[in-house]
Amino acid sequence: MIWAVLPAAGRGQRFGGPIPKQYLHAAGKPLIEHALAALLAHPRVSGAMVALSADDALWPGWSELLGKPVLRCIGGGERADSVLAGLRALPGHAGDDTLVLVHDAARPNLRRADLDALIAAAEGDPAGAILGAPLRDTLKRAGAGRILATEPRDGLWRAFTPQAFRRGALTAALAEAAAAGVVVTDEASAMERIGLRPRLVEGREDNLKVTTPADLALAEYLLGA
Ligand SMILES: Nc1ccn([C@@H]2O[C@H](COP(=O)(O)OP(=O)(O)OP(=O)(O)O)[C@@H](O)[C@H]2O)c(=O)n1
Ligand SMILES: C[C@](O)(CO)[C@H](O)COP(=O)(O)O
Repeated sequence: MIWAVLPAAGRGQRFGGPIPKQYLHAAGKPLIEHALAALLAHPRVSGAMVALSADDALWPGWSELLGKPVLRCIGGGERADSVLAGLRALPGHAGDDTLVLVHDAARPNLRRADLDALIAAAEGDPAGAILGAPLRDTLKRAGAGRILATEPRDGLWRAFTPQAFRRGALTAALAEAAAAGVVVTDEASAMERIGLRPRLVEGREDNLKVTTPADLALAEYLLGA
């Protein structure tokens, strides 16, 4: 069994604007709908859990999308808290061995081929797997608007989502990080903390996270192309 968990309780502070960015439209739909649909369109995905902010006034109220259940819960102060809340709110029949795909509601351009590759990699590996791409630009360390150093980039990847792990293992790892007061910025970090080495699956670099207005313009182009 495979379920999706979408952290969607962010405020979009880096984006600015009057509404949380996950509700901004690109190619005629809110970003969150693109993200949800990309996951629920996969025949192996049974349903989705969306973690929303307590005062979310824009959630369209879907109980299903593409004929599959869309459940919701209240997220938390950090992205990791929202993911943990979503994992805990999944239905009881989605047991500890359920493969969970955690995907940012702000990433509207997930492609089917990438999702297929991620599922294939994660299903066969207890350490799980994430989508990402190797760094292809020279890295500079910045300070006061100037170059402080050039950092080695060999072996460095950008981490995307979805990130795919078994429900029980990921729930325990995120709970342990939270109990230790450690804020992890992605699910793989929580699994790394407990000694696991998730697989890296190279995915398309246009699986962008909409963080700033320039990203929305690019998403509009990509989704409309
Ligand atoms: N407490 C939080 C913070 C973020 N997210 C979600 O995690 C995803 C990626 O986070 P990010 O791009 O940082 O979104 P925001 O936190 O909204 O952006 P910002 O940091 O600019 O406020 C988004 O779908 C966001 O809604 C969440 O569910 N709960
Ligand atoms: C999970 C993530 O999208 C992987 O790159 C990223 O860590 C989210 O970071 P954010 O600062 O919460 O957007």
